[in-house]
Amino acid sequence: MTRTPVNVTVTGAAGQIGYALLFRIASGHLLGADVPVKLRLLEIPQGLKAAEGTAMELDDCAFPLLQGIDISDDPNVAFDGANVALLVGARPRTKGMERGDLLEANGGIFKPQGKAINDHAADDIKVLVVGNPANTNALIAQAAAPDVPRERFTAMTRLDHNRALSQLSKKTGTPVSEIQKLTIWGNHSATQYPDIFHATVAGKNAAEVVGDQKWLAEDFIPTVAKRGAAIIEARGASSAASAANAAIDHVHTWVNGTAAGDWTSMGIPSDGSYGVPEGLISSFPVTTKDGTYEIVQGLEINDFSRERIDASVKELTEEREAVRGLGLLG
Ligand SMILES: NC(=O)C1=CN([C@@H]2O[C@H](COP(=O)(O)OP(=O)(O)OC[C@H]3O[C@@H](n4cnc5c(N)ncnc54)[C@H](O)[C@@H]3O)[C@@H](O)[C@H]2O)C=CC1
Ligand SMILES: O=C([O-])CC(=O)C(=O)O
Repeated sequence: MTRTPVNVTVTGAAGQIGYALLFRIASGHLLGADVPVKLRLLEIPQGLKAAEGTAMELDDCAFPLLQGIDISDDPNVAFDGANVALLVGARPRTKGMERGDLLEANGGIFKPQGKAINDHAADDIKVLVVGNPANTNALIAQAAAPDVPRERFTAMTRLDHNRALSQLSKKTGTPVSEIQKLTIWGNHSATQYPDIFHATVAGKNAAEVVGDQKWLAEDFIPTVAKRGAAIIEARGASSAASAANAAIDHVHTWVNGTAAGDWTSMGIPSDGSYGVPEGLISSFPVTTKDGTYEIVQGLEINDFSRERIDASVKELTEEREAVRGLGLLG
């Protein structure tokens, strides 16, 4: 193992997603079984002791690929030399908090983190924002990092993608491994649009295999879009292991590429494709290769899909206006 270790910074390292994520990064699932990693954990001061406990457990796993763990409450330290940054720590919505308050509180986190990434991360930095509202938090961090190519800031909709795969698999009785070309469009929120019109199930068009528009509109789409709330209701806590798994999938696919004939969903800065206003961080169908991604072009969007994509993009536009109004974009 002669490769230089990859520096992976994880924020919110002492939280529940952090706990599910760090062991998988250290065991090689994020970047590959032959890629050594150094972990940089960022927490707020109150979270440092718990992060130290997690670091002790990481030590106790004796992972051959793990070449060091640093813990800090200073973003300038935690992002120093970072090649991959997973921004998980965020301010959760609490009782009585308005959406504007939530956006402002998260601005206080993602703006300084974006600046620290701008000033200290490695030139090849790749950023995944998991902390909600993920798309708009990614936009805030990106705006604070003008020297970093803007396409390096992405938001996680892979959990939605995986949820959609699983629901479609159950409905059609087909293994997830035989389902391809599913798309999540828009925001990681209840307005997201999981699209099966271009998906294939064992090589056949998924919408035709399902043949049930009512199931699509009244069951599949709301089940996927509201799955986060359903997990909170059932578990008494929000998705953690599945969110960590999706973060691993997102970065692994970004770095290692999509399979031939398939694509994935990522929240990425829009180039104006499919009528999504330029610059919004919105989920698209993307292929990846050699650490870069491209939006899948030329898909026909029917009226059913158009209406739903537009509704989610409208919400993203409103979130962008709200954070712009708070002075978080410049
Ligand atoms: N995009 C997606 O699909 C999903 C996103 N999420 C979001 O991920 C976020 C994290 O979820 P959990 O781990 O369950 O939350 P958690 O509350 O268990 O952990 C969050 C951690 O972040 C830390 N933190 C807060 N501010 C920080 C800062 N400025 N710098 C560094 N660390 C900071 C906290 O001390 C805490 O340890 C939430 O915003 C949640 O809504 C969760 C599931 C899926
Ligand atoms: O709603 C939340 O806080 C968790 C979340 O994003 C999800 O499970 O999709």
